[in-house]
Amino acid sequence: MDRIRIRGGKPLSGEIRISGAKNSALKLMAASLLTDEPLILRNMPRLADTRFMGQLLAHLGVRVEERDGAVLFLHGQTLSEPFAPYDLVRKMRATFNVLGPLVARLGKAKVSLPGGCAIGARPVDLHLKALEALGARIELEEGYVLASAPDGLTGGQISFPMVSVGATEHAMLAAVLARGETILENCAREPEISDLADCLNAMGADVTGAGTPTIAIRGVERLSGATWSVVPDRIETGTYAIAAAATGGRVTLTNVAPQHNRALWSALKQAGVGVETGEDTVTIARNGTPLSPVDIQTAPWPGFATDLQAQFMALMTLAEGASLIRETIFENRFMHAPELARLGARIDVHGNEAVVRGPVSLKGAPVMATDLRASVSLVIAGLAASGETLVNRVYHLDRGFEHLEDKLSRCGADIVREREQETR
Ligand SMILES: CC(=O)N[C@H]1[C@@H](OP(=O)(O)OP(=O)(O)OC[C@H]2O[C@@H](n3ccc(=O)[nH]c3=O)[C@H](O)[C@@H]2O)O[C@H](CO)[C@@H](O)[C@@H]1O
Ligand SMILES: C=C(OP(=O)(O)O)C(=O)O
Repeated sequence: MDRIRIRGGKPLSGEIRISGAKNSALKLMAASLLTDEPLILRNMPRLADTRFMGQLLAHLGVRVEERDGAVLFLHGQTLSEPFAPYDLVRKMRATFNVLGPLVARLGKAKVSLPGGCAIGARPVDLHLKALEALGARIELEEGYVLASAPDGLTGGQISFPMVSVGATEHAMLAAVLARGETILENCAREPEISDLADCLNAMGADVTGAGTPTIAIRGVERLSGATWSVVPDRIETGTYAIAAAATGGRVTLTNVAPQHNRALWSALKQAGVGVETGEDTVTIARNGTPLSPVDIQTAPWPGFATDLQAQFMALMTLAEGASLIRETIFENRFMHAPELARLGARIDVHGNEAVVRGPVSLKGAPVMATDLRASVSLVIAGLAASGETLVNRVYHLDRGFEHLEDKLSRCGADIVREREQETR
């Protein structure tokens, strides 16, 4: 198993190109199931999750080809048996989103219940209610969801009782091929939702209102292929921005959509970090200025992203005073707190609140990655710490950060990946 060795205390300086968004790419990949023509995705991140989703799609009969220049070619000309086995679904969340497109195109599907980061219970009841509202019959059997709609899906009215990114996307992915109109209310408004809607429209769908709480979808008989460029990854953007703030220095992030991270920019500015946004760049600068504590509360977009909460907590360990971090999306998303404590952080967790008392002089230590964003918060802390930090269980990081060590070392970080046999 790989691990990452960081010798910290070096300011970051230089340029980092941001990849396409994992969380968008995965749902766009699922959209390839909706058409018998090729879907060509540009600005595709090469990640463990996208490879894994590719394996699932290939199992379902889609031709999947990685091409030069961050291009992924997907062609579901004829699909195989619509069965997504446990082993191909359990590792991540987004794999579950193949259920809706399969039922929409083939009238039936059997898909294992999903996995994903262990950050809460993460039920899929809203996904299933949405599919039922579109006329699918749903049964649960031995860890699998069996969905059927032999005469096709029909448009429906769905009002989500809580905002869910995955359920909003799932309903969209199914309703585009349903007969008649679907109205989705209380939808998630994340940039990935708009990216998916725009791609579906490029394939001939009729989706309006994405990015607002109400989405209207007029079903069409068939969708065509399309070429689509994945939206920049706002979580990767935010992660490197926080890393630059934590180590000090000056880093320009390119290929970004700065408007997708407004809540973070505002929190960083409050902390005393320089944030300069351009059309598709953002420059983060901190040269010796102390950090001020900032309270944050995670919320659906446009609020502070839960996927940046762990990274921001790492930064706040360096701030001069106490900051309060409230997690409102997932009930078990503070697993990084005890790991950050190994580096000297002082964090008290009570329920969904964490009080971070800074400033501390972080000192390197061996730590264990527990989930994707928690892992990268340990990398950030390691970069800011004096001495050596060893991050174990790097496979979590590989799910969501493309070329992490390369991107950071080009900016002056001392960070290397070690294979287990090299460390014996
Ligand atoms: C692959 C992907 O895109 N993952 C992202 C997606 O996850 P995901 O789509 O799983 O997150 P949701 O927005 O659905 O989850 C929000 C909340 O709703 C709850 N819920 C969700 C569905 C459901 O059927 N029932 C239910 O109760 C969840 O447990 C959670 O408490 O959005 C999250 C919130 O921005 C991000 O942290 C994840 O990185
Ligand atoms: C929680 C995440 O992923 P998943 O939903 O696949 O677990 C994430 O991207 O931070």
